[in-house]
Amino acid sequence: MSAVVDATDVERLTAELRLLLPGWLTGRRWFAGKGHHAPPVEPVLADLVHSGDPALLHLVVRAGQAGHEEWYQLLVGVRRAGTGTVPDGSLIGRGADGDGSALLLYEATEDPELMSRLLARLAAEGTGGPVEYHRLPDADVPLGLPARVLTAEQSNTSVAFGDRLMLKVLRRLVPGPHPELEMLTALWRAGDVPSARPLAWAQTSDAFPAGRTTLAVLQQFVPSLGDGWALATAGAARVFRSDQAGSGSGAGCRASQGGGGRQGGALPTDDNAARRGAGPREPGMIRTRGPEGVAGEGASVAPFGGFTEEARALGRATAEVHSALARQLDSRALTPAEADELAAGLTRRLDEAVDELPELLPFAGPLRDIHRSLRSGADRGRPLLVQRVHGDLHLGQVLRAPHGWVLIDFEGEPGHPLHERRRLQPAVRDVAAMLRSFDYAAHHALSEVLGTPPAEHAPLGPRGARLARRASAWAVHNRRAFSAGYAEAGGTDPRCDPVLLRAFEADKAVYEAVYEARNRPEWLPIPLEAVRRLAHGRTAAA
Ligand SMILES: Nc1ncnc2c1ncn2[C@@H]1O[C@H](COP(=O)(O)OP(=O)(O)O)[C@@H](O)[C@H]1O
Ligand SMILES: O=P(O)(O)O[C@H]1O[C@H](CO)[C@@H](O[C@H]2O[C@H](CO)[C@@H](O)[C@H](O)[C@H]2O)[C@H](O)[C@H]1O
Repeated sequence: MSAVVDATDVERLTAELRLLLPGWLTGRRWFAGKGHHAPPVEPVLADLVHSGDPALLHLVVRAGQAGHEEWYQLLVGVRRAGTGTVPDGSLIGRGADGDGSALLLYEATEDPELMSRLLARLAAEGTGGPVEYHRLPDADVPLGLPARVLTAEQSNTSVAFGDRLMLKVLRRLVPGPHPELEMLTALWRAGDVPSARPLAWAQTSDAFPAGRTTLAVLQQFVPSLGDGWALATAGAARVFRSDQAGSGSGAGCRASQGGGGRQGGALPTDDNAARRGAGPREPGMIRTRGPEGVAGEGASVAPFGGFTEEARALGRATAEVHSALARQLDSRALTPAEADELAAGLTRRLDEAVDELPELLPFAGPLRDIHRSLRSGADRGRPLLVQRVHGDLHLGQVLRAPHGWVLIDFEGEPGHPLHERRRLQPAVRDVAAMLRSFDYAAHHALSEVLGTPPAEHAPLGPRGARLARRASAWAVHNRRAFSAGYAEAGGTDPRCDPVLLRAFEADKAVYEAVYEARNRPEWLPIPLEAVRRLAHGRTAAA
C-alpha cells in the first residue's frame, strides 16, 4: 500500500488535528474535562507508526486551560478519501495531503489493520524514538491474530487480538510508573495468582516534557464466561423476576486464617463449600431473619439464583491477590500518626466531593464522625496494616475464567493522582469497594426488572417494595459470602473491623456519587442511598 503520510506530512497533519481535536475530545467518555467548553489542545508528541494507506499516527496532546491541563493519548488513522471507508462513528475529521487531496482522520483503535500494525511495532521492541516499545522476559507475542476493540468508551481503550492478547491503550496519561504495569508485573512475579500476565508495554522516552510516561500495556487475554457484573446482575434479575429470594445467615466475623488458601482449580460447589463449613450457604428454602429485616421475619423464600458460591470464590481470589501484593510490594503497620493522616485523607476526599456535589452535604457531619472514630481506634493501639491494593475493585473488574475468577484493571481510581493511587492502604479498601458493587448489582437488576432507572424507583407499589426488599437481601447474602471467602483464603475478615469497613465503604460510596454525577446522573441515587445509610449508622450487613 503506497504511503499516505510520510515524515514531512506529520507536522501538517498534527496542525490540522490541533483544530479538530477540541470538539472531538469532549465527546469521549475517557476525557475528564466534560462539561467545559472545548479545551485548547496542544500536540506534544507525534510519531508515525505506519506510513501506508491507512497510516497510523501516534499522538500525545496536552488539553485544558493553563494550570488545569491533562495529557491524553490518541491513535489516529489516516486514509485517502475515496480509497476506503473508515469504521462507523470513528471519524475525527478531514485533512489534506501535500497535494491538497482529501484525507480522512479517524480513531485508529477501531481499525483492526492499524491495531495489528501497532502490535507488530510493540512486539519488535525498540528505543531511540519518542515512543519506546519494551517486552517482558520470555513474553510470547503472536502476530496475525484478528484485532477487535472491546471498550471504546471506558476510562481507557482495550483492544483484543484473538483470544490471546489484550492491549490496553491508556487515555489520560500520568507521568511516572503506571500502576497497571507495576501491579501486573508484581503479581506475575509472585506466580499462581488470579491475574493476567503482562507481556509488553509502550512508553514515552525521557525526552517527553512530563518525563517517562506509560502509554499502553499488553497483557494476556483472559477467556471468560463473562465479567462479574454481567453474571451477578443476570443472576439477580433472574431471581427477582421469579420473585424469589431470601436473606442470609451466618453474619459473624471470622478470624483471619493467616496465609494459604489458594483458589485451586474449579470454583467450589455447594457440597464442598458445605464441607468446609464456614459462612453462609445458598439455602434450598430458608426462614428469613436478616439483621435489617430485609425479607421480613418468618417469610418462606427460595434460593438466591446461584451466585453465592461465585461471590465466595471471588472473595478467595481477592485475598490471594492481596496476599501476593503484600509479599511482592511493601506491607507494614501504620504508625498512629500515619493512621491519623489516613483518616484525615478520607475527610479531605469527602470535603472535596461535597464541594463538587452539594447533595452530599447532609451526610458530611456523620461521615466525618466515622473518620474520627477511625482515628480514636488507632489511638487505642490497634495496628492498621497497609499494602498496595487494587484501588478500584468492582464486579466489572473481575472475569470468570473457566478455572475461577481473575482480577483485572489495576490502574486504581482513574480520577485520582498517581501518588494517591500508589499509596499503601488497608486491604479493606478493596473489600469495601467490592461489597459496594454487590449493592450496585442488586439495584441495577432491580431497575431492569421494574423497567425504570434507579432514579425513578420511589414511590414503589407493593410489588416494587417487595422486590426492593428482595434486592437488598440478595446484596446482603452475597456480601457475606464474599467476606467469608476472603477470610477463608487468609484475608482479614472485614466484619471483624466494622468501623474500618464502614469508613471505607462510605469513602467509596462518596467517590461513586461524584463519578455518577459526572458520568451517569441517572445512577446517582444508588451511591447516594448508600451514603445516607452509612452516614446514619446502618451498614448493609457484610
Ligand atoms: N486481560 C484481559 N483479558 C480479557 N478481557 C479483558 C482483559 N483486561 C480487560 N478486559 C476486558 O476489557 C474491559 C475493559 O478493561 P479495563 O481494564 O477495565 O479497562 P478500563 O481501564 O478502560 O476500565 C474489561 O471489562 C474486560 O471485559
Ligand atoms: O472500570 P473503571 O476503571 O472505568 O471504573 C469506573 O467506572 C465504573 C463504572 O463503569 C465505576 O463503578 C461503579 O459502577 C459499577 C457498575 O457499572 C459498580 O459495579 C461499581 O461498584 C461502582 O463503583 C467505578 O467506580 C469507576 O471508577
